[in-house]
Amino acid sequence: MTLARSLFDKIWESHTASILRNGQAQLFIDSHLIHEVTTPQAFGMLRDFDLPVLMPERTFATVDHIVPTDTRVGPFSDPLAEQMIQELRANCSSSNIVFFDLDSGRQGIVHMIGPEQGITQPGTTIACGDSHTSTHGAFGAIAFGIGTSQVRDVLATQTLAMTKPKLRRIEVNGRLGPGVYAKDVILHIIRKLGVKGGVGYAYEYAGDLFERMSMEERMTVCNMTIEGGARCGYVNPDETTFAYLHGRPFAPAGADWDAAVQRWKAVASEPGCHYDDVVVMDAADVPPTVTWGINPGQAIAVTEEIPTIESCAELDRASVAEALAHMKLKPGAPIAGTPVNVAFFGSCTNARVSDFAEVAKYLVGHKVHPSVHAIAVPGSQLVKRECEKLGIDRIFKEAGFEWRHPGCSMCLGMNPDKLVGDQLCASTSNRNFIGRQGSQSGRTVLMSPVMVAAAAITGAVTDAREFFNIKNRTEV
Ligand SMILES: CC(C)[C@H](C(=O)O)[C@@H](O)C(=O)O
Ligand code: SF4
Repeated sequence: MTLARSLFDKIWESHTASILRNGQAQLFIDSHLIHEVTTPQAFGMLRDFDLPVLMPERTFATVDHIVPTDTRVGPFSDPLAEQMIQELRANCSSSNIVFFDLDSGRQGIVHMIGPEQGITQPGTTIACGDSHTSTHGAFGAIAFGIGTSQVRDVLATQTLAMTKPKLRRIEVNGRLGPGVYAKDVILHIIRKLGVKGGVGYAYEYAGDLFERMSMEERMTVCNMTIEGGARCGYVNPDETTFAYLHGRPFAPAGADWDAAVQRWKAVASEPGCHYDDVVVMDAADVPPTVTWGINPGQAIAVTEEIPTIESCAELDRASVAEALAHMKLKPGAPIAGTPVNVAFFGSCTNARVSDFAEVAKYLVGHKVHPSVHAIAVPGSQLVKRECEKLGIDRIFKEAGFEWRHPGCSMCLGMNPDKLVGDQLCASTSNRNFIGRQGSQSGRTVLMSPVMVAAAAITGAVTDAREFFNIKNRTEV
């Protein structure tokens, strides 16, 4: 009898090239995604050692963090940004690396282009010098963020020295309520398990909730795995996964497709396999969730009150006090009604066509509040084009959103899209750290796209279910 095995064990074992003397595995990396921020020094180190990129055909580049979203005409006004894109262009061209440059029609945030191009595939290992590489786990891959020296290692050897984490199954069953989305699910999980709860673990998201989810929803969940402390998290591949990948540029085609699907089916976790830990939750318990603090675990239901210092565990009080002071929020007051200055719709968490389409349904006939600056930033050029084909851009523009070019934008202040002073931003992104959106005193409240739309229109944190009268849940 063979022992039931998890997807994680199967991929880990099939990709272990050797066991190093320190006990770490030397893991083969199937696909290496790169962007302008974490690669210049890595390429520099390769040049110092006179080493080539070992497998350029497994390396894929895009430019996302530093690109302005209001214009595509270079050179960029920020000389550092201009230098970074030029350097990436030069490195890709001298190493024969596919680069989804601004004029490719396929540029976008790195975690958007992997799936869109069919580079992200089940059963593979994927690395990228970016923490939200966990996104790609939605396809049943082991995908994790790495640092610049590891980017160098992958460029030079296509392998990485890694310590095997433990495996936790997070099982969520049942149906979400109306107006509750994948973003709420992952914010709820992080709230319950803590931002450090996943340290040392890989997560398997299982249960009928994830099985019913679209690939876009699974990506939203896996994207924020890292915010809960786990470097990677995955959903077992199934028909939804295969249907998404079929016909994509880098996905297998013809007879190779059928063989690939057979392989992908066989990689899923088998019933009865070993988990080091199991957490079970009920989808019906997930509320529309918003953050009130300065890490993604400091979250509450939109119907709840901002915590008081006394109501928190002794151990958490210092960080709660710091969060309350930074956020300038009144302990004990309802979070709903908190004034919002900026609405940011974008990032690798929630800037896919399905996100824009879902919000467009509710935006029609509404106007952004006069005191709110609202921007909508598609995650990729493909998303932008598709939204424009469907007329979604018009709905956003008519409502008063600025419709921008793709990039990381206001998720992270590395480009001209930044908060000013202590502006409070209702954001579809994944991090609410101090200074994250480009202003040290800026304040970020994370929430789902539909909740951001409600905040943009009312000028305050608002329960979207009531505001838009959401009675039924549509699977996104
Ligand atoms: C700039 C980059 C290295 C960084 C990351 O690692 O995630 C960024 O994408 C982020 O979201 O904070
Ligand atoms: S959109 Fe935000 S989280 Fe995603 S890669 Fe860019 S900066 Fe990082």
